[in-house]
Amino acid sequence: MPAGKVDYDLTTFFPLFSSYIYRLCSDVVSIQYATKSVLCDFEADNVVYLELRSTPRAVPTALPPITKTDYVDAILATIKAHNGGPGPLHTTLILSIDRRSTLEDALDTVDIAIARRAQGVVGIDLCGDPSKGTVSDLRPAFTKAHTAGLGVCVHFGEIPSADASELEEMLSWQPHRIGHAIYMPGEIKDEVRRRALGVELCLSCNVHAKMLPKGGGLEEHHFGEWCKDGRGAVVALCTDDVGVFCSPLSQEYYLAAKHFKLEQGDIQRLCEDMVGIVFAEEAEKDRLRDLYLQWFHQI
Ligand SMILES: CNc1ncnc2c1ncn2[C@@H]1O[C@H](COP(=O)(O)O)[C@@H](O)[C@H]1O
Repeated sequence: MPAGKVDYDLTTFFPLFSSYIYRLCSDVVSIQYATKSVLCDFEADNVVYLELRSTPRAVPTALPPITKTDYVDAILATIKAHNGGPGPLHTTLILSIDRRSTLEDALDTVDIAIARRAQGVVGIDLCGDPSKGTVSDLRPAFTKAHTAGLGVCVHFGEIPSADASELEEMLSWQPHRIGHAIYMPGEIKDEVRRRALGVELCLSCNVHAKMLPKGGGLEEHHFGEWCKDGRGAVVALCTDDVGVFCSPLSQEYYLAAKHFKLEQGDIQRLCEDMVGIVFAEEAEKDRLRDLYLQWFHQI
């Protein structure tokens, strides 16, 4: 995306996927090309742990036709090849369910996730246009994912809402992490703290897509509120869509440090605390803790 074109709002952002990106990534070669390019970009940015998300999509018009499982396998094969390479980046995959999905489609995605755990699927996510869909229809899919031991995360509180019923519904799925978390009434915030949930925050995305109250800028971002909250919730600084918002993870850290006056110790704590909420085995968490120790000792 050209750097001057990142001024979306939520009405222009979501059609980008359905109108353009999905049409471009419509065969195995292009899915693998896009995946590899994303992995190389994260690696070049010195990222060492990545949970990539994608919405499994059948492409019946492809030659040969692609099933949802083919789509997932194409990404997993690319991840496997990259994980086997010399670099320190370790990647796993979260399968997203679009809010407009039918329950049948959502359950199918959960079944694929369960069947591909050994190949690197670690979780299930709820994504998509927050003004669309009735999330309660999808509850059995998320309950099934949770029961199967998959990580569960949900895009949460992206737009203002007249009441908290949708947020309460999603919290009843017992998610491990919530994403964006912009519009939350006080009692929902307290529950997020009480459960010590992971809160995935995306600075550039929320500012460029004008998602903050009154189209607020970085200074108004709720990262400031959560990062030093210290009442249980664990913040993870994330990128949302690097290609769309033109901001790699290193830039998000830079922006956080600059606008919220983080000292080196704050950044170290941010990284180390985040290890507690990633969907990874203990050995991987130990690797990350060791890497952070090495890095922060060098500085
Ligand atoms: C404001 N941020 C966001 N909020 C909600 N959903 C988002 C999103 N950013 C992206 N997506 C959702 O993630 C999918 C990306 O394409 P794939 O999964 O590879 O297919 C899209 O479905 C998009 O709706």
